[in-house]
Amino acid sequence: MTAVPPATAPLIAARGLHMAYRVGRGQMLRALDGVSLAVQPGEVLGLVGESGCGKSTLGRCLLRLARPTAGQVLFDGTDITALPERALRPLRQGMQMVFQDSQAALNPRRRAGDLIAEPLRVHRTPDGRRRGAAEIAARLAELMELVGLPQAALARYPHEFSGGQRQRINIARALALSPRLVVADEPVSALDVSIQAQIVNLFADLRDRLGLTYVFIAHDLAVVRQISTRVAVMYLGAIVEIGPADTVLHTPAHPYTAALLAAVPMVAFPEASPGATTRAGGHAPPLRGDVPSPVSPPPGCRFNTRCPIAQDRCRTEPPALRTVAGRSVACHFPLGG
Ligand SMILES: Nc1ncnc2c1ncn2[C@@H]1O[C@H](COP(=O)(O)OP(=O)(O)OP(=O)(O)O)[C@@H](O)[C@H]1O
Repeated sequence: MTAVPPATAPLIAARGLHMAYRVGRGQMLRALDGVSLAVQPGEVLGLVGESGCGKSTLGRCLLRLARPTAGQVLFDGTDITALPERALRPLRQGMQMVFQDSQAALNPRRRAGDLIAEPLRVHRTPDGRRRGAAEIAARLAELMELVGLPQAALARYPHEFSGGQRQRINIARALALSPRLVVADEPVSALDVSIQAQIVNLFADLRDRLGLTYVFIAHDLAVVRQISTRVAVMYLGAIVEIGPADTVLHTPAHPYTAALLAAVPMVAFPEASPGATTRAGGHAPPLRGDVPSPVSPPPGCRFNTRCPIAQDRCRTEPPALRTVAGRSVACHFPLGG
């Protein structure tokens, strides 16, 4: 999926987001260190990076499930950063999250129908009414059709479903109140590979049918390639590269993006390179070493300790995000630049 909708006002935007956790002995862990981005209606922003780089924290801050230490989050133009819960409540219906662990997200003692109906019972309609039983039943039927499950599934308990079916139940529940924005946090990582593609296709289909906007978090670049219109690459709490999915994934400018891609054979992206097994990272060497601690990130460019082309300047001067060949990249020496 590559079509990028025309520029309009962003549905969700982050401005200079910081999230610091106190981790004992006066030390602060900087999970987000100045993240800015904007997602237009209808876009699918894929968020990638190694474990611990801040993807989930960013997703939670965007939906105000966590309150950032500094910076702003705007949902459809409204600053929701410090909005009291009461004022946030009606807006919450417009933004939902789908989590990785479909089992943990569902109460095992309740039937699928009850689980999906819960938000419909808890929240009033936009015009302030409580929904009646018939209205809820009609909506449940609609939701089952949308996520591709038979109506009979409404009477079953979570353990009676496969992992993929359970994720469909989670998606139905997230869609119950007709959100405009869905943050999906590793929604297919726990599923068998054969099922992953079906669920990613379902996300794509729902985006087309309902005009949804996604922030799609995944460490698997093949999954991100399949669904994203744009891609943001995170490293140690910051975005190091962001731009159109094709541009970032086929001609990466940041050595970190190239290294991530070098680990993924292009055969995983058949439409990009039919029959080939070359790698989009070109000849980038694989990543060495671990991600440094976000409690004491390296000075200069935060990737310099693992970067194969780092120079003296990279060890002292943090690179700002700047536009290079159709994307933004935070690197003093971008590839192909
Ligand atoms: N409540 C918390 N208290 C302290 N540190 C936290 C907390 N939540 C997250 N962190 C730390 O913040 C950093 C970013 O975590 P986050 O879960 O956002 O990363 P991630 O990229 O989503 O990783 P993963 O794919 O493993 O979930 C990590 O170093 C993590 O240990």
